[in-house]
Amino acid sequence: MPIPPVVLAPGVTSPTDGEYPPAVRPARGVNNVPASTVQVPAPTNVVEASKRLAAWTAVDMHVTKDCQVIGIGSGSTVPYVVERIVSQGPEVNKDRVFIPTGFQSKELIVDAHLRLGDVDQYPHIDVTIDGADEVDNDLNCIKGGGACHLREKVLAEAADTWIVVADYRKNSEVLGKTWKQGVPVEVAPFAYAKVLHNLQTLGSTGPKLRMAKMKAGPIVSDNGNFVIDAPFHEQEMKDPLTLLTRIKMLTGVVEVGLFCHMAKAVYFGNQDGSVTAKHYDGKTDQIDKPPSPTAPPAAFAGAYAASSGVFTD
Ligand SMILES: O=C(CO)[C@H](O)[C@H](O)COP(=O)(O)O
Repeated sequence: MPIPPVVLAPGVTSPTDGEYPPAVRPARGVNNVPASTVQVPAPTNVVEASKRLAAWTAVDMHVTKDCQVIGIGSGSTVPYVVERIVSQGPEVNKDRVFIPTGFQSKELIVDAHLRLGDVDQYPHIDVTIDGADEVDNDLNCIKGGGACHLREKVLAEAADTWIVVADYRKNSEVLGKTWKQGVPVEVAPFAYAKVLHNLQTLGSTGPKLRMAKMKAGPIVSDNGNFVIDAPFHEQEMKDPLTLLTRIKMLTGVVEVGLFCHMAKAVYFGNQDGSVTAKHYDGKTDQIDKPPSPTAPPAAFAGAYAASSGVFTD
């Protein structure tokens, strides 16, 4: 059967003519695209407000002028990260490249008219900022609530600096205290039943294949894999690196949502409007005057001075 000719809108030429129509959603710096407006709804509750405080503070501290390749994580806290980066202004953003950890963050980057790249072009990232489902006192994290943990870990490892942003509910002493559904384990689809069985052998208490909400059957990750949620007793969760190693050795496992000894700092937004910053060296900062949600900087002005709450060059 012959393929029917493509019907083109008036004035649009076919790619076969050697001329391509302009990109539908071009990046900044391409075709003089005007500055984007990132449409992140203003927080309407304390949890959302604390996510934004954490995200804004982390951006102000770590996304400095010299950061050119920036990894963008997944989840509901990350849109505030992109919002704050955009507020640094078009001049500083026009030459930057942003690497997503999945479909959601790719859309965030494109919608913000930031330049999209991939980790195969940029295996060396200056800074990646991501969310987490729970963080313990040693900055070990459970991640993968959004089933993005394979790409998230690749972008965390590729980054000179990996920073986590979260609301106060994620700040925990031991993993598994608040995140009860288990450790997310991405598996090759054909191996899921065997991995479920093996996770039980490792001591998991009722591992479950994660099912989709609006689709019959399991959720499928951005990589075409399934995800198992595997709860473990507190004893195992107290040593997440050993648990990670044991789960990762199971054939059929693609990646485990335990991120151990990777974060340089974790920023928690608190209910009282402060931010707690926990650092890899065990230090903790209490930032009582984080960036004002009502007064974002008009343009990028350098590092955030935690003590005074002002931006300096
Ligand atoms: O790991 C993730 C996705 O795989 C997210 O970063 C994690 O689920 C945190 O999300 P949120 O910011 O919505 O709490």
